Amino acid sequence: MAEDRIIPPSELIINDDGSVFHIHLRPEHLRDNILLVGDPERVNMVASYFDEIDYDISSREFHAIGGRYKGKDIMCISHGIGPDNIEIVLTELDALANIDFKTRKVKPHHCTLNLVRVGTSGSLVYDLKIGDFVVAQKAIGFDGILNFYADRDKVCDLDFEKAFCSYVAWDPTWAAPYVVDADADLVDRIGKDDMLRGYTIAAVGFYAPQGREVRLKLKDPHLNSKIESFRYDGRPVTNFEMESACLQGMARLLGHKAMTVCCIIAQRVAEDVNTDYKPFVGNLIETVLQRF
Ligand SMILES: O=P(O)(O)O[C@H]1O[C@H](CO)[C@@H](O)[C@H]1O
Ligand SMILES: O=c1cc[nH]c(=O)[nH]1
Repeated sequence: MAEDRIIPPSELIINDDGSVFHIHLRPEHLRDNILLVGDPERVNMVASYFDEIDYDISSREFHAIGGRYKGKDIMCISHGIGPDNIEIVLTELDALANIDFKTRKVKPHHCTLNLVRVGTSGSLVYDLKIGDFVVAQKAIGFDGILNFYADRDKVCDLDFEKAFCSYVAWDPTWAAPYVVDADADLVDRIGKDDMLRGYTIAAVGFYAPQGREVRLKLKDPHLNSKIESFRYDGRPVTNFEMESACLQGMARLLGHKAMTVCCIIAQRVAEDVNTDYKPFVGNLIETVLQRF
């Protein structure tokens, strides 16, 4: 994109108070180190570990708190449920970092953000139990969002996509899956040697798109068992959540570093769940903050 392009007000919407449209933050609210969580209430849990708080802003499902953790500037923002929300959050955080709101032009010097999503997830393998943590080393997006962006092929693992679609006999009426790696440096830093590196599916819904039947039947009732027996480089798909692929894909396209780490709250193979999962998520948040 030409650096001298003036981005029209209808394409990047800036509110009267100088904040960006949905997340309602102004450029001075941005921090380079950003924790992302689905649940707006989880932002309070993250901020309970902060030593100082600079701001607390809420708009729709987007709740942001900025402050300091052990002397380090940091912010946490919620994105709600679903990959479509992550596309909004990433685009608007990047705009705060890399677009001059007065001239509406891309700034000459790129600012790189470190983005770590801490989420909850359903396990697809027996030995990944409730309470375990798994890093989305590769995120498999079932939502199709990245396919709308030029250059999506440059940031995706095309070989994995081909092998996966062929193995599970992907239905052509579904959006084409895209597969994006997490940032390797962030994964080393946050995952150290005690968090499992997995292949995570970012589903486009919670029920049928993750193989759940409540009252409605699945179009392909065998999809989950095919996913469970699929191997890439000898490794299985480990878990379901909903935002890792769009996060990692948008971050790569925009020149940021991103990863997702999830706490398992549902065991899909053993058909088990823990609704009292918040203490486990609290442990994960504290670990991530210490390593950020
Ligand atoms: O716990 P969070 O971060 O919301 O993550 C997971 O939980 C939600 C579904 O219950 C989806 O957003 C999924 O990605
Ligand atoms: O099974 C699960 C649990 C949490 N989040 C998901 O998306 N799926």
